[in-house]
Amino acid sequence: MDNPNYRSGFVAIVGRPNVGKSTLLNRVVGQKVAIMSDKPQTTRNKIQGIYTTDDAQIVFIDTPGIHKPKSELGDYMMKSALSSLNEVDAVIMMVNAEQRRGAGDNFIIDRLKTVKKPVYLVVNKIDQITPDDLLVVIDQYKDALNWQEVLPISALEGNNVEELLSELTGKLPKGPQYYPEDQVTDHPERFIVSELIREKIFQLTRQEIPHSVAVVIDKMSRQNEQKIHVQATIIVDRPTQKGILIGKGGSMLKKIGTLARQDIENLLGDKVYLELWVKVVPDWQDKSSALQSYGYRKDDY
Ligand SMILES: Nc1nc2c(ncn2[C@@H]2O[C@H](COP(=O)(O)OP(=O)(O)OP(=O)(O)O)[C@@H](O)[C@H]2O)c(=O)[nH]1
Repeated sequence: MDNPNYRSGFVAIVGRPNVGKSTLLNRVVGQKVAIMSDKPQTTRNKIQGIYTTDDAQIVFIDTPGIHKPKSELGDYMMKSALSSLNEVDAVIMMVNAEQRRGAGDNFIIDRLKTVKKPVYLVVNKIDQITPDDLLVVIDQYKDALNWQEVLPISALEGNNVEELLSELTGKLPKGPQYYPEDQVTDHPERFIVSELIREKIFQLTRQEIPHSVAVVIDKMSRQNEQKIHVQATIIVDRPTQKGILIGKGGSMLKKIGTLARQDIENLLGDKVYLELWVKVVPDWQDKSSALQSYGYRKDDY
């Protein structure tokens, strides 16, 4: 690195499901790398977004929503979220300005008490509330932890996001540029592709399909000069869910495929032939071996 004052480091984002962690990550890196949806708990793996300037590089870790585990998958998500907090230079705890401080927030705050790194309270979705209401929200949190700083933002509209970035940059140690400047994530494209497909399933099926859906990319290879062939299997745990996903005469699967294909083409910068299959694996969430073969590797945390 030519610049001896270059700063770099890792920042974890934690918070209850649905507070807007993925939205912030996407805004910061300016490309769709983390799945966004208005249903809670859609982010299952650690996704890194990388923000690079001439003076600094911040590698963001988007953690799964921390919550009390209900199944083995929940337990995995929880451990994954907590373990990342010990390896970073700063932590952002994000809360939703529209919600009152609740048991879920307290659960996270309790865990943050042991973190030695600077912890920022970021109050998101301020575009939805009045300045007076914002003061009330901040009041609920201000003494809960020794915050490095309290920052109100709107991840969706961008308010105060620059300020947050410059504040974080100031806290990073001097260090190398870990990743090339045009790289925004270190996740394999396969993972992002499967997240994009899952996102469409949630958008289109709403309440009908619960979170017990996994998407496995079986194949991703160049079909010819013009096209990349992506073959993916959607795993559900009940035959009724399979029926809903396929839809009448295959209509639902077709809709999911069309929307996902457009996003995958944008990501890969090439035409895509997307082939989707649906498979029933009863109780896959509680089976360790199934979890591992679907990509939730225990040695990841
Ligand atoms: N009005 C408003 N909506 C927002 C803002 N940030 C996020 N949202 C919305 O809140 C919903 C949840 O956002 P996500 O970014 O998926 O939340 P998340 O915290 O990553 O959720 P999990 O993956 O479940 O942990 C989406 O519908 C977003 O569009 C904001 O600043 N203002």
